[in-house]
Amino acid sequence: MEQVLVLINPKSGVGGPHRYITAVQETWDDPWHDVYFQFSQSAEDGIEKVHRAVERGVNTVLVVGGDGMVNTIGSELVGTDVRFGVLPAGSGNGFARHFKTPLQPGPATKALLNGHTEKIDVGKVNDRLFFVTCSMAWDAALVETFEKYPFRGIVPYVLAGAQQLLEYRAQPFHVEIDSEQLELKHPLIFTIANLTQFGSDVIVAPDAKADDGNLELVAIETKDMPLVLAQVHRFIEKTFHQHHLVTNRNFKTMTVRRENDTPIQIDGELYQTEGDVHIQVLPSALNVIIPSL
Ligand SMILES: Nc1ncnc2c1ncn2[C@@H]1O[C@H](COP(=O)(O)OP(=O)(O)OP(=O)(O)O)[C@@H](O)[C@H]1O
Repeated sequence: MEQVLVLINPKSGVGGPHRYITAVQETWDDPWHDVYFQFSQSAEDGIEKVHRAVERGVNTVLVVGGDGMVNTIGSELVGTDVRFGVLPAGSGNGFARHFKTPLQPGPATKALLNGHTEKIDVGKVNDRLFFVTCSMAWDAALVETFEKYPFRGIVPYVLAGAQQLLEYRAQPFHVEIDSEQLELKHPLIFTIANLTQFGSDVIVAPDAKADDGNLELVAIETKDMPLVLAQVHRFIEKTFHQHHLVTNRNFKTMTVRRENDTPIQIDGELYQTEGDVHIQVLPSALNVIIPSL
């Protein structure tokens, strides 16, 4: 009998958690699965609950939440054989969208039930893990503005980006990427992608693969703000990485040296870091249920 914990972030999801509970009951509650539900009241509470579940021998953890939840709970499961599935209930859902998980609770639970398990890579930035993206320039600064908007989605994301573009002061990055040195005098975008998108189908690295043992750098260095604004549509069209000013690299390890320790975006949340930033890939580190329609 497969032991399945469904861990729900009560802050996520339009219309509350009941739609997800009903959907799981209608699909996963069968003779092969022993399903139980818990609420994750905070990141700490969720981590504690998953830790205890792993100690009790849980086989599968399904989270109901967005990329913040993926990050906190996924981090606890890295290095275990526990299967990790995501029922998208966030606003951006970059992780779930990468794997083409349906966004409605019913189809999403069915797609996970029919899915198969694969080990995927995970990124590490200093002592934190990331699963989707991590950013360090204007693409990080805009998150602070975005978080002040009372509503979520692509519109406030673009508005926050435009507002931050006027205020953002770039600083030089000295980058060691595998055995190569890069000097970026005026980086505006500096994103490391494990998966393809930031969320909301804003695609930064369309060629990023979850299981290739690499991370992908997508960076643009320019002082020409209007040029960047005029290219924003390319994130939706999946062609941003092809622009001639964009630097793309697949890599395994990277060190970034900066003068100012500005906050870093990790799976949609901002974190303060100090000193040099070390990034590396942890290949095949998380056992994920890949949905099947
Ligand atoms: N394990 C957790 N349990 C409860 N709350 C969490 C957990 N992890 C993160 N949070 C917090 O819950 C809030 C909502 O996060 P969540 O990732 O579920 O949705 P979201 O931010 O809308 O998603 P997305 O990042 O996909 O847009 C955030 O403030 C986040 O810090």
